[in-house]
Amino acid sequence: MAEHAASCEGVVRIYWSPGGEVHALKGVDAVLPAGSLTALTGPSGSGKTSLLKILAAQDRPTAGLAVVAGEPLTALSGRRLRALRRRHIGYVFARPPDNLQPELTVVGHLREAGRLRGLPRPVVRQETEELVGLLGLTERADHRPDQLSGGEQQRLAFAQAVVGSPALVVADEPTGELDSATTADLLGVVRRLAHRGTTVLVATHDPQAAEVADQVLAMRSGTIAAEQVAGRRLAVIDGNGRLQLPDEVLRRFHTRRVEIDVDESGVHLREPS
Ligand SMILES: Nc1ncnc2c1ncn2[C@@H]1O[C@H](COP(=O)(O)OP(=O)(O)OP(=O)(O)O)[C@@H](O)[C@H]1O
Repeated sequence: MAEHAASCEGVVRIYWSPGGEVHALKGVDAVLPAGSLTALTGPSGSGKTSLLKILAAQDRPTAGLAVVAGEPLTALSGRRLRALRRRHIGYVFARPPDNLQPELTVVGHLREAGRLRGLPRPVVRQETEELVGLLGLTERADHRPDQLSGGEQQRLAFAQAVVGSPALVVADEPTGELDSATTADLLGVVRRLAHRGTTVLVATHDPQAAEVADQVLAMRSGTIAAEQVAGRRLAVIDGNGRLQLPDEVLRRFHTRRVEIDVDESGVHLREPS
């Protein structure tokens, strides 16, 4: 398995609308290690969905490089992009009904997902059995979506997305419609699915998601401002040496100018005297 399931470098996305240009992504660098769960956080409008769509190969960046499963998405033709999406990318929407088909049972969804990915039947059968058990839905294997709770529906949506071990599953606010206990439950399942070998990227406003994630990427105004790994929050320096200071630090620099001192103990930022 590749060390990184997906990455992007200098990704820019500009939308052209009647009101003018919207610079939604302004040079995003990010790496998603294989088999990890990453939470993408940030205020509304900071660019989370724009980045998800690019990594899910549903949209192309205006500039920059995005790579999934070793393939540079930006260089692929429409046909190869669709093939990569079918085999290597899963997408989970915020609303449970958008992810599922009313006439299919739990098992039916997983089998259909395997068929769409082009997996051999015995593999699909084995994966279906394993995933139904992992989801805790053995008793509900023959139930249709309207016979499942919202949390069960989202668990099924993630399971369907990981059938065939695609390189990457992206989810946009998948816990948005769930209460706190159901959210915790779903996140536990998502983490188990990720550690089974599929890399998962979840855009979320939910602090619980950030708590269970292996890494957190915090967006601000179209860039990744900070990254949290193993409980440590690190500011991100972009390819041009730009660093976003946390808000509480930024407030101290009224003139937006800073003196930088370097000595043996480290690098110090001081307000100009
Ligand atoms: N198709 C579009 N045309 C024009 N502007 C767009 C388009 N899609 C998004 N934007 C703008 O791009 C910026 C980033 O939007 P995006 O949806 O990526 O943010 P977000 O962090 O996902 O927000 P939210 O948390 O509200 O979903 C916003 O200013 C948004 O209004």
